[in-house]
Order: sequence, then C-alpha cells, then structure tokens
Amino acid sequence: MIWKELTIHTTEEAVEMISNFLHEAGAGGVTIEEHVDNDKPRDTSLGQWFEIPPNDIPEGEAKISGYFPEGVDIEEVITQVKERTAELREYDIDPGDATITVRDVSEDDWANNWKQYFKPLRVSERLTIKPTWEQYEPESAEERIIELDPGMAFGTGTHPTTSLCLRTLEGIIREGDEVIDVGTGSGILAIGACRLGASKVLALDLDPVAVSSATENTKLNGLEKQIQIVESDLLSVLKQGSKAAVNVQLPVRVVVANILAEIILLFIEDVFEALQSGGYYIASGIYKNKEQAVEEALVAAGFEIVQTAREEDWVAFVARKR
Ligand SMILES: C[S@@+](CC[C@H](N)C(=O)[O-])C[C@H]1O[C@@H](n2cnc3c(N)ncnc32)[C@H](O)[C@@H]1O
Repeated sequence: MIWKELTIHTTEEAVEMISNFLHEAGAGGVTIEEHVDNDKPRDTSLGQWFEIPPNDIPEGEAKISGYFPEGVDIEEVITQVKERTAELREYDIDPGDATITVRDVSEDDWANNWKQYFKPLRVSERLTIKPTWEQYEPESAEERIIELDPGMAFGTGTHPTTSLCLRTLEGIIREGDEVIDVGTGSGILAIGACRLGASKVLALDLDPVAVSSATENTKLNGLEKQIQIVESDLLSVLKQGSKAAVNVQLPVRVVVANILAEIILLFIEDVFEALQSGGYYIASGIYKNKEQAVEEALVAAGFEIVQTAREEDWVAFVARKR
C-alpha cells in the first residue's frame, strides 16, 4: 500500500504537540527523528547503548513524519497542521520554521524499518524494556522485563522523558502501591510501575490509539488484572459521578504524568487532590525552558520538590504532597 508521508521540520520542544496534531488529523502512524550525537559520552553502567544512525538534524531540532492512507485529503491536512502549529506560539512553544514536505512511500518503508533500531534496553537498575520481536534473557533475578510493542503510540522508553519517569518510579514505588498514570501512551509507565511492585494502576489517555496500544501491551505483560486503561482527558474520569468506575482507591500514593509542561500546568490541583498526603507526583515531559514555571506552580500548589532529574534538555520533578 502507498501512503502519503507528511514531514514537518520543527523543534524538539514542539515534538509532542505536533505529533498529536498529526494523529488527530488521521495519521496511521507518526515517526520522530531528533538530533543524534553519538560522540556524547554515555552512562553505560546499566548496559549497552544501541546507537542509532547519525542524521543531519541540528541540535534542538526535529523531523516529524505522519503517514496518511490513500483517500485522505492531504491538502486539508496540511492546512490544519499549519494552523495548529502556528497557534503553538501563543503557548510560548517555538515550532521553528515548521516547513512541510509531502512524498509517497510504500508501507514497508516506515512500518517496520524503525524496528531494527529498537533493541532491549536496560533503562534503570531493575527495568529492561524488551521489544516483543527480540529475544532477551534477564541477567539476574532482580531484573524486571517490560514487554513492549509500542505500535503507533508514544512510549518506547528511549525518549528521555520516558526513561526519566521509569528511573524515578524505581526510587518511589513500594510493594502494593496504587498508581495513576496520566497520558499512558503505550502503557510503558503503568507496566513499569507494576513490575516495580505496584498492585494497581489506573492508566489514562485522551487518544484512542494510545488506549488500544496500552491495552495490547498490558495483555502482552499479563497485567490485565492490575492495570485499568481508560480514555480520559487528564483526571476528568475521577470527577464526580465516575469515581466508582476506577480500579484504584483514592487518594493514591503515586501519580506519574509524562505530558508537556503546558499540560502539567493545567491540572496540578487535580493531582494534589488525587494524592495522599506524603504521596508523590512524578511530573515529566518538561522542556528545560519551562522548568522554573512548573517548579513554581508545584510549590504554590503545596508540593515539596524532592528530586529534579535531568536528561538531555528534559526535566522531571519528583514532588511530595506536604
Ligand atoms: C509524551 S506521551 C507519554 C507516553 C508514555 N506515558 C511515556 O512515558 O512514554 C504523552 C501522552 O499523553 C497523552 N495526552 C495528551 N494530552 C492528554 C490529555 N489531555 N489527557 C490525557 N492524555 C493526554 C498523549 O496522547 C500521549 O499518549
């Protein structure tokens, strides 16, 4: 089958928003290419890094491609994506020059090629992400495996915003914890939380593609009894009327959200309310230029920042409800 590949040249900062625009415009898949720096020293204490091939994308920039099936009005998609991208400046997100190109590609060119670069990855001391199509044996009894086929949803574990969450979760989760994962994507953090000892996770996402991907991955890991996946705009499922339908008992001890800073700022009070006192909020997806704004908002809402984790240009906060 031939697909239309729409590529937008933008900034790392705008990647998540523009990927969402492409999904919402009907893309059957979205790929993201960011600057690759293979000369940079890597922390190899947790195992081997699988290098991805160098590209010509300058630091701080990114190329996002959406794949549209035949029959989609690509001119209409371009107009929509251009308008929504231009609006990002109102939210203080710089999308760069945001030039768009379109070409025809065959399905094999994009649907499977990326798989060769997604290898088992020891992402923290105890967690390893294993693509379903790879063979891998844990090196010790302590090592826990997250089986994953990310499909079209965000969350392979290789993005700094995801690995920051998995690493910080490892320090926070205690046996039997109940957790809420906001913006679950492929379900990777919900699965990771269970592997670290959580007894129940409520995994929420606004995007039906993410909901079905998280459902598949939950099954792959045999965690259907522990993870409940619900289509929800942020924590709206917890609002009056639908509380009874969720698997976790409120307030919970841990909330994790790997969502953009702009979105994190919208629902800090709701997270505060959903947490026990002394409970933890892991907030990730924060580009470095929004670090201060998010920190101030967390503190103003009554959180104490107990850890600030950084990887590349991304920041994650571990905040404790006072
Ligand atoms: C950066 S991805 C994170 C995926 C995964 N949790 C991870 O850490 O790799 C952000 C996710 O948030 C979801 N999202 C964005 N806005 C949302 C909203 N208002 N309510 C719920 N989910 C949302 C997106 O659909 C996407 O799956």
